[in-house]
Amino acid sequence: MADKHALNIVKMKKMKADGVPLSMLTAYDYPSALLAEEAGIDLILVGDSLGNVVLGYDTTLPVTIEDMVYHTRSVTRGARNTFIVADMPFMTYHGGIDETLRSVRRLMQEGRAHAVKMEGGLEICSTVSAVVSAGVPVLGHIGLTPQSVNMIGGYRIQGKDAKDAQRLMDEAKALEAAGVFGIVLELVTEEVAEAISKAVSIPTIGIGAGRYCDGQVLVFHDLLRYASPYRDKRFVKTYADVGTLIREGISSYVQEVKDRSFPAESHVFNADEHVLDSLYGAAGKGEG
Ligand SMILES: Nc1nc(=O)c2c([nH]1)NC[C@@H]1CN(c3ccc(C(=O)N[C@@H](CCC(=O)O)C(=O)O)cc3)CN21
Ligand SMILES: CC(C)C(=O)C(=O)O
Ligand SMILES: [Mg+2]
Repeated sequence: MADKHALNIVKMKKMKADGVPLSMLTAYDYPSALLAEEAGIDLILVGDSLGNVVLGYDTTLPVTIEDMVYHTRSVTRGARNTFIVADMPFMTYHGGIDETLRSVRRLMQEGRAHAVKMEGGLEICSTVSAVVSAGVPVLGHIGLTPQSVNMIGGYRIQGKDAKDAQRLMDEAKALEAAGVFGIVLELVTEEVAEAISKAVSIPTIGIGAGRYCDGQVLVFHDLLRYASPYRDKRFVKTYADVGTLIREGISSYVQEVKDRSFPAESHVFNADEHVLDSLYGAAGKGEG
């Protein structure tokens, strides 16, 4: 990121103004980050969705700051020239500004992220301002906010009726005023996401939020069908079927071990010619 060609929040705003879409993908470890960077992704999100796709939880609520620091550090080692955003996990930015800043410090200094993301609207605006004042870029996240799934009552589309649409618009404008550098719109109707994208000067990054956001974000395991519980959701597109490749590869390995076709002669290492004499005695190979 010291690289002068790397993306930063000033360039992101310029890209929006120029109509250049931002591509964002989640990554959770060294190999996924390395491959995402090699593929040319603009931004990496170390999402707390790692709770679902890496740790096997049903929701993102059990994910801890320790989990996020550990995974963020492995991602930043894998993608050294990509702008990396780390999710603030559940309940780490609601206990007052001291506790919030401690969590932010860990993601930035131990995880080496370049920015953090927080779910929420008006209720987090003062927190956003305090973190931005500390010199840390904040990405907002409204619409479906999975950390509030127990308040929302499920993973439901947001912004269907006029009242909900206005609430989302108010939240987006308040977050922009609070200083976020961009806003993730998750599972928001296309019409509302388009109106919000036009109303703010910072980039919107959509997931299940239609075609008119300033950027798009997807979960690594979803778009690659990599054992993802969400792979068949409407907002996901399969770009490669890594899950099938891995399963078939492992299954062939199991079969070849069982029928002794692996390892083959080409995979083995042979000793010097006379080593058998000492192992089996002067009588030679095969006896005893
Ligand atoms: N692997 C993964 N991908 C994600 O996109 C993701 C996570 N995990 N974990 C955190 C949240 C949870 N997300 C979800 C979870 C469920 C739906 C879902 O069931 N959507 C319905 C639409 C519901 C409606 O019509 O209101 C769908 O069919 O797409 C969507 C997003 C998105 N996030
Ligand atoms: C789905 C994206 C926006 C996210 O917050 C995550 O991956 O945790
Ligand atoms: Mg998240």
